Amino acid sequence: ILGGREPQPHTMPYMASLQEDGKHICGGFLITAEWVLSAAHCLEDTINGTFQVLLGAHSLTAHEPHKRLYGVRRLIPHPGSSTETNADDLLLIQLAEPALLGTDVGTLALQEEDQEVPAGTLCTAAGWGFTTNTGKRPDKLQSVELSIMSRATCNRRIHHDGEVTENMMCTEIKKDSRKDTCKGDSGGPLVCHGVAAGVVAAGSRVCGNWKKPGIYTRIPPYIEWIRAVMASAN
Ligand SMILES: NCc1cccc(NC(=O)c2cccc3[nH]c(C(N)=O)cc23)c1
Repeated sequence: ILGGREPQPHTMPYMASLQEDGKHICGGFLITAEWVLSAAHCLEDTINGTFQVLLGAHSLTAHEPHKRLYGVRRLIPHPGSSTETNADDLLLIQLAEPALLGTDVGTLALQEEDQEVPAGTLCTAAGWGFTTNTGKRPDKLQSVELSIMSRATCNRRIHHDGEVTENMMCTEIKKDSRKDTCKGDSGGPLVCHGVAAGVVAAGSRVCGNWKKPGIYTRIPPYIEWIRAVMASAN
């Protein structure tokens, strides 16, 4: 998260840290007691190590009463996801056991109605991703308020030049603020009006560059897929 701040600890009890061999690789968020939603691109640079999901955390390293690492039973990337594009960049993670829900661990509701979040709407993203373009990693969760950019503007040649489909949405980067998501924030939620409207995509790889607005996978178009996967697996 670039240009953000440290939120009050445990005020985002749905936030998850997807870890491989004990190292934070991506964000994610709890949607039911045993399912976490994240981004398929998060599996790209992995070495088939041991995956775990950290819940109830504010600091990645400090002891916190309700912080707990969960094993992963299944990793289910969306069948349409690929390394080549941002399409269908979603990953469902089934925990080895249902998470213990409490004050520091809770679920986040998904946006169900398939309607665009209006341009200019202020939404919130959070994560343990880079806080600088040079790759500074925070220990404590960061959050940032981002303004929605219309798809038409986001698809202009100077920005993402027609790459943003109706299954994606964008947040603007005001020239001086540099507020943006970055590497390690992928998979985290874009929360608008208290529900998850989008999932952070790696998008253009660069961070904090006003020419490359952040790209997010919209959730409404995928509600059926999410429900089907959760209903089938056991
Ligand atoms: N806001 C858009 C956004 C949102 C989430 C993730 C990213 N980017 C990356 O996942 C990424 C991937 C590989 C090398 C990288 N180097 C850097 C960098 N800034 O040095 C980022 C990356 C960008």
